[in-house]
Amino acid sequence: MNECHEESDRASSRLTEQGAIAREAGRLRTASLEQLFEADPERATRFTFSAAGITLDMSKNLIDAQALRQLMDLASRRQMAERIRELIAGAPVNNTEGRAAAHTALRLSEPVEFAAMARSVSERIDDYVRRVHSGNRCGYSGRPFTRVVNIGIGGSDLGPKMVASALQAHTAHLDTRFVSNVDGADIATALADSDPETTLFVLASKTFTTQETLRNAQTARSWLRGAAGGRDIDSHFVAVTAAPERAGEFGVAPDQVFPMWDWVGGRYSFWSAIGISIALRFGCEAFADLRAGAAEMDRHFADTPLERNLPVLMGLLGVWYGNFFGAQTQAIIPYAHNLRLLPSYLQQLEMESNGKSVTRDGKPVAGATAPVIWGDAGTNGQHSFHQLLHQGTHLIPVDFILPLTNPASPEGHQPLLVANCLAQSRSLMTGKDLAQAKREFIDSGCSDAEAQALAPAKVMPGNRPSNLLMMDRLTPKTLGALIALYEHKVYVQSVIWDINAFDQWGVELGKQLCGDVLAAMSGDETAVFDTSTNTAITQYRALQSQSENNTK
Ligand SMILES: O=P(O)(O)OC[C@H]1O[C@](O)(CO)[C@@H](O)[C@@H]1O
Repeated sequence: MNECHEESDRASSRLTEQGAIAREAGRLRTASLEQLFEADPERATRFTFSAAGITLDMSKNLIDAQALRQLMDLASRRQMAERIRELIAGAPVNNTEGRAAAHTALRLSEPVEFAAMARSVSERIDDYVRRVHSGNRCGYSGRPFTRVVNIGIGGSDLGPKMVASALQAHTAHLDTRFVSNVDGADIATALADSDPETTLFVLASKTFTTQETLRNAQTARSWLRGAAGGRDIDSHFVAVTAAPERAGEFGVAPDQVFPMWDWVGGRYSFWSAIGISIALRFGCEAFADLRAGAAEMDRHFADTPLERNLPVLMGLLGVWYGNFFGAQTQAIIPYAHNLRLLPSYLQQLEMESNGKSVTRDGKPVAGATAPVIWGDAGTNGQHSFHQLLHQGTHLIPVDFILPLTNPASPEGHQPLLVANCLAQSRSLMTGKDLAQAKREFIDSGCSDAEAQALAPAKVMPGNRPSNLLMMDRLTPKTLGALIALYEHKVYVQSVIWDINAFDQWGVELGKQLCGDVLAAMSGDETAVFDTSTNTAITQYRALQSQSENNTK
């Protein structure tokens, strides 16, 4: 068969398969979720699945067994089981960079060659962290370290920062701060209440070329040098990188450089040495438990039939809403204050991984790929954006994440938190009809005519889909499992869309241009960009020389 025929056969088989799923979506678009529950008393059980301490109740989705079968068929046609095997086996799934995405090897003992590298670094980390905790490794004045400032951005920041916040209730050996932004306000804030004698800096950068991180690292070093008055500050700097030679050039002592490898993507990296600030703060056992929870989810992903496989189910639901219901965004609403950074962590994980427009072989994708990920902690969101979830014009699937208990919570708080979460997912589903809305206006003293006119404002259409992801408690293990679940969900979707989830070429152009703009900003010649950029540069230069003149 020639290439042209193959291409058109592929296209027509996609159209047929999408036609079948689109028909199911058309049928369920007008279905009533409440009626689906009434028609099937087993619905909640039928659509609830558990693994690694996480329970996914997906019964409040616009889905039924027939539609799910179609989605499962789609997954099978995309050889999902084989693709999962490839990922876990360390095959070069990142085709544009010709390498594996073997983050699971940081948690599992396979594939052996990757897992062995991970183990040897993890042993070095354990040894180093224990020496810091015992006071054996200390600052230039001999005082033990009390604070870690992690300097990194993107995957070298969001993961450790999210975990530090999520496990806040855990005993902390050291205090942590995270500096990512090149805006000097970020590092200035972190340094303002830090004691140079007892502050340890972790320079986290896979490439060790990221401008923001290097600028912040230089500022941290100048700050320390200023305070140390000639004493040796080497013990204050740890580097985590896949380019140890660059960390060496920066001046980090070789025994304080912890390697990672090109087979670990930045946004999948906090399980590697990038997570050293987690171990420094909560201890090596907590860091190991985090990985153990993820490993449990990895094994579930690798070994469970697609029909009961949590990441597969969640991935397919995302495809269902994004490609067949036109949903453009996905809300993440953790009902746990300590998980408030999860939405921004997932923004990088999902949007940098699957925000792509071409397939693995360079063809335009057939439809929408990653949705816009957003959200905030419940109950805060209820008093801001939930209005739009309930009555706005967009269909927005929601993931409610709910640790059922929290021993650290003062009396009376947790029941209220849980009740709010369940009430939100239920009210998104049931909505409020016109008759009820009208009754409420009449009960509040309106005439029938007034109530008739005002009632539509109170109508809530309902049938708005949500997942409920529950765990008994938020622990290092359940957190690890939850993050691995989302990582694998992202992979499942990339397989369905036939895109590479592990590159991020879209971020490169801005980085390159920044160098050119920076050069133009410090030069005297007219900038050579568009008039908008040129004007802003001229304005910057004028203000800059004005402030230089003022300080003379
Ligand atoms: O760890 P590095 O190399 O400093 O990169 C930081 C981040 O920058 C990115 O390359 C995107 O700009 C992310 O993928 C990565 O997590």
